[in-house]
Amino acid sequence: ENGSAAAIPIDPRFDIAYVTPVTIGTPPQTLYLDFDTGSSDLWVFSSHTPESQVRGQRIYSPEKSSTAKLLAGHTWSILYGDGSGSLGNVYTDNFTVGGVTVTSQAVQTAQQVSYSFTSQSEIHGLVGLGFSTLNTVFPNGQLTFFDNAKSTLDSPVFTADLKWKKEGTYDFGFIDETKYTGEITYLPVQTDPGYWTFTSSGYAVGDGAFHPASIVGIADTGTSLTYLPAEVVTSYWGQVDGAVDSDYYGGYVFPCSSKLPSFTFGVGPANITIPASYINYAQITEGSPVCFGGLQSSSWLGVNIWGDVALKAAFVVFNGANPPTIGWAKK
Ligand SMILES: CN(C)c1ccc(C(=O)NN)cc1
Repeated sequence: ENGSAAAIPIDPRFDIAYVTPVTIGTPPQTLYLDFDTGSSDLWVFSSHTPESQVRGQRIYSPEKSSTAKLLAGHTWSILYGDGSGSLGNVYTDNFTVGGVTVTSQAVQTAQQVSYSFTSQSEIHGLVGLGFSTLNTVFPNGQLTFFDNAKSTLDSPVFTADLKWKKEGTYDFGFIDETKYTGEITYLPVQTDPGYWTFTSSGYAVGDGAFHPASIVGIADTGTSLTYLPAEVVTSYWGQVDGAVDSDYYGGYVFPCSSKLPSFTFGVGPANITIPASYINYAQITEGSPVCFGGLQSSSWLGVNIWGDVALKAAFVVFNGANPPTIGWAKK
């Protein structure tokens, strides 16, 4: 059975993250989760999360679900690239998103969450859509929702149609031709260690010349911004009056009144252009004349990340066939 679900920005001012409604258990408990191609744990705020760490999030209570089963002796603990993290134990239960149901999905209940999760009341947990090899459950790693659902889908794919300051969609099992223009360009995916890793064929700043390059990076719906090699972001921000790489603010900032160029990245023989408006990410604080860039250096990360700032400029196909591939189309 195929499915489709909304990807809703959690903040109307800037696209920090997107959440998608899911139901867990019997009777169904509805939570809004962050679908994250950059990780592979499905975890939720729960009745096991200390009250001091819950601030408005909806929680999953396995003790109120007649279909919940404790996965005895199993625990999990995850650390994300931004230093946030969570840990806890594991149940299996019915899990439905957009009409696609997996019975006996591993649902990881949080017994600890870091402050950046506590502080974001609109995110009630994550649904990892990376490869199951990255799942942190010990002693036996668990399958992602997509890996569990794959065999029931018409096609082993899901697509991301994220939008700038608007609601987009995740589709499961089919490719909606009305959501993109032109052709989809498919690229090989390196599945080791478990991210959707692909190689971009280069970049251009604004209307400037295209620079052929091999930029290896991950497609990560769970990361807000896009992090690329220093030489790429230096050439981009070099075109913006007053832009500086600020230690104080932790990245490239610029005068909000500056005119930004677009940014184009190569996908095989094709390319995707990120409009300047997407790169004018947010004011440092409400009303500030200083703005934070949506394109930042990956130098300190050790990996290039094509996050939401890039993904929302395209229609992206995550093809879970063997071998997996990733498809990019304009829209
Ligand atoms: C604190 N929150 C909501 C996070 C959500 C997702 C991630 C992440 O690295 N996903 N790939 C980090 C942090």
